[in-house]
Amino acid sequence: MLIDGHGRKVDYLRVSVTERCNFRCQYCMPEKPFSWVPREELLTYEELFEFIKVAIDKGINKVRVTGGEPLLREGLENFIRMISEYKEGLDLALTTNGYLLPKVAQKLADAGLKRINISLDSLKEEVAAKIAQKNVLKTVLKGIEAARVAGLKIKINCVPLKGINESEIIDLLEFCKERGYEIRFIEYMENDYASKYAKGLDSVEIQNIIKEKYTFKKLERCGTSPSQEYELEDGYKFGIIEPHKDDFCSTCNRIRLTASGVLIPCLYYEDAQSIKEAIKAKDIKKAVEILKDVLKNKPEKNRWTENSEISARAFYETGG
Ligand SMILES: Nc1nc2c(ncn2[C@@H]2O[C@H](COP(=O)(O)OP(=O)(O)OP(=O)(O)O)[C@@H](O)[C@H]2O)c(=O)[nH]1
Ligand SMILES: C[S@@+](CC[C@H](N)C(=O)[O-])C[C@H]1O[C@@H](n2cnc3c(N)ncnc32)[C@H](O)[C@@H]1O
Ligand code: SF4
Ligand code: SF4
Repeated sequence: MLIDGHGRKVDYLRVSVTERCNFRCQYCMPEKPFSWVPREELLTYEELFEFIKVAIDKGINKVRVTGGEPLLREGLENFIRMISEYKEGLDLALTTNGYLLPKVAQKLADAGLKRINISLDSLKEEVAAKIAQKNVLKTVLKGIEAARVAGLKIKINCVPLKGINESEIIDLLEFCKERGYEIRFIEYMENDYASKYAKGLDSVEIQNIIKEKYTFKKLERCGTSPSQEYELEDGYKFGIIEPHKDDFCSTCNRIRLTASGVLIPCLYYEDAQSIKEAIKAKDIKKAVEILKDVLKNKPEKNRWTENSEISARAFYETGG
């Protein structure tokens, strides 16, 4: 079992397989970075898998593959298959912008993927294009449909932005409700890489918009997710992720690994340690030592409320 320095059980590993992306979302990567990490500096799928195997052996039972845009990395379905075949019953999921799903959703399901979280910020072509800085909506909708047909369990992630997609919160909720997908609205997290014009809606503002049409109740927090669940009168559940709070940190169960082998103990902090050299040298024992050290020093909670610092690490690097 993996236990961190605050006695929390860590059983969720988020693995970012690339920082590259085919979208330029205003809240994440509005401009192409000056340079990408060169391919030869990334861990290969086999190397990432060496670490994932030992992490699973030590108690990880949920693995999420993310990015950048994970589907841009060639052969992702093979990586998914390696992980899914390693342990039956593993909660294996993917977070994606959905653009490449029409081609690969079935392959991913065949490889053993069960769940998929897809970002969808607007149902209007011009608004989606304004946020992603590319004409994406039709293809993303086809991608969501392909995931449904392939039998993947779907959640939708949406970042409401002032003056951009805030008027669509109800439409997006209803789009998901009609199809049986859970939607989670995510409070925009300020960061050094986002457009300086991006301004998010907070949880209360999001709830007030939904209240204009629906009555809902807040559910007891259960489990380890940062998402606060709400239930409409007809039983449909939606979530709001309020990263500026820290009440979910006391049950934090997660650790992040980037494509270049950096183990990140908390989304909020800069501190991290690299396992790249250990993995490249096939020194798994050393990688596990580093993992244990990272866990020992995992922060108790974020400090958004205390000092409202903005994140200096790009979301496309950490994988969200
Ligand atoms: N503050 C904070 N936010 C998080 C954390 N994990 C996820 N989030 C936020 O939730 C967003 C969506 O996460 P997803 O990639 O869909 O994964 P998830 O919420 O763990 O998904 P499920 O396994 O379906 O619960 C991320 O982009 C972050 O904004 C966390 O540890 N801390
Ligand atoms: C970094 S993306 C990576 C996976 C994939 N490209 C996607 O967009 O789903 C993971 C999640 O982070 C969220 N995200 C990115 N930047 C964010 C920000 N500044 N504030 C809140 N959420 C953010 C996205 O909405 C997405 O749901
Ligand atoms: S949120 Fe996802 S799709 Fe948008 S720029 Fe970031 S990594 Fe790309
Ligand atoms: S902010 Fe840090 S401590 Fe809190 S849930 Fe996220 S990763 Fe865990």
